Amino acid sequence: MKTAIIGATGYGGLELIRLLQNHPYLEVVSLHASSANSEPLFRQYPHLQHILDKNIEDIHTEHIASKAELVFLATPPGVARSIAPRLLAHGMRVIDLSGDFRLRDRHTYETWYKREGGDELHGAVYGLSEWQRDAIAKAQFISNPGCYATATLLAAAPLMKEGLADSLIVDAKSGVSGAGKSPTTMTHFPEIQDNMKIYKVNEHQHIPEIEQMLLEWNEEAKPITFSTHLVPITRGIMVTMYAQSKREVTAHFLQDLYKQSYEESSFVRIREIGIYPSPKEVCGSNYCDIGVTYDERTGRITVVAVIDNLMKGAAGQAVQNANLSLGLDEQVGIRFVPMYP
Ligand SMILES: NC(=O)C1=CN([C@@H]2O[C@H](COP(=O)(O)OP(=O)(O)OC[C@H]3O[C@@H](n4cnc5c(N)ncnc54)[C@H](OP(=O)(O)O)[C@@H]3O)[C@@H](O)[C@H]2O)C=CC1
Ligand SMILES: CC(=O)N[C@@H](CCC(=O)OP(=O)(O)O)C(=O)O
Repeated sequence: MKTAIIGATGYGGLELIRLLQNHPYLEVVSLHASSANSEPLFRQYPHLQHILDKNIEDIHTEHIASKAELVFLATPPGVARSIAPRLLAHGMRVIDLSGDFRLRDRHTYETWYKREGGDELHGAVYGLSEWQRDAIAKAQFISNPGCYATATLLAAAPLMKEGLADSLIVDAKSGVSGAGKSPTTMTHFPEIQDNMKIYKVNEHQHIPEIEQMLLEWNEEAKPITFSTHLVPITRGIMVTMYAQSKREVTAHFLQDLYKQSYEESSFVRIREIGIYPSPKEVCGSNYCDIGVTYDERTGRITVVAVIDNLMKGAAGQAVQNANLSLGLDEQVGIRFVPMYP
């Protein structure tokens, strides 16, 4: 299927380019970003030399729709709100990696994103692949979850669905590529190397999309405590989640629950008891690895989930969703073994 990428010069867009080189059914026909450039993209990104000789074109939705049937939007917040409806009107299949269409409620969107919202979501399906397969299979428009939200929700789902917990405390950490390609004071090398920073405390824009999904799974779900930290790695997210268990359980019970919950999910791997995942173990892959245990002393459950923010947290899950919406095996083109070490 002929495919266009908008936002192709960003970290998410470049990862999509990498994945689609391997994809047997999705063919990249055009690349777009905020400024067109007649030079091939590999001049700016030499890692693409001998791989792709396309240049960056302007964003003319009619032109894009005349060449491609599927489009990935990997653009900063607010951009997809104006572009996606036009692409959808041309009958295109659209997958948006930004937060523009994840929230159902306009007021919630305006509160957390500090931007004016539209009246509706244009039928966007929230693309948490493992838990939304049927809806994604029927969707023309998919809103890819945020990177932190993906790891948090995959870690939380079995507990919430089983009614084992209704209140979560989430400590989340991200590598610097999660902030996109433009350097800031926060991400500048001398600021973050040998350092860690907590940010957006109680204000992170992924909080409402996580709570929206938790409430769908368990109507007793309470607001979450969610703290995000920037850490000096390039790729990777690690979420450590704590929940007071509603009843006494064991680590074995929890491990069985998680294994059963994800037995049909090739991209979610549950660690053996006492073994916890680290971001390097999923780097470059679409896996979400999870470790879970129970503290008999406190009655608390600890869940650890790791993903590569640019893969399962962005481009990888977007391709997984494209596969599901096209009726393909969800693993097509994205079955990479993690890079290690
Ligand atoms: N990085 C990550 O780990 C994740 C990112 N996301 C989301 O995906 C989206 C892309 O993120 P990321 O790749 O990191 O961002 P980057 O900042 O690295 O890249 C942004 C891309 O969008 C283009 N762009 C900027 N402004 C406009 C505009 N007004 N109209 C059209 N294109 C524009 C840029 O083009 P140009 O170079 O010409 O300015 C660039 O290609 C964001 O919404 C982000 O929140 C989601 C999950 C994880
Ligand atoms: C390290 C870092 O800065 N990460 C970004 C998350 C990127 C993302 O997924 O944001 P969207 O919701 O816009 O898609 C952040 O915390 O805002």
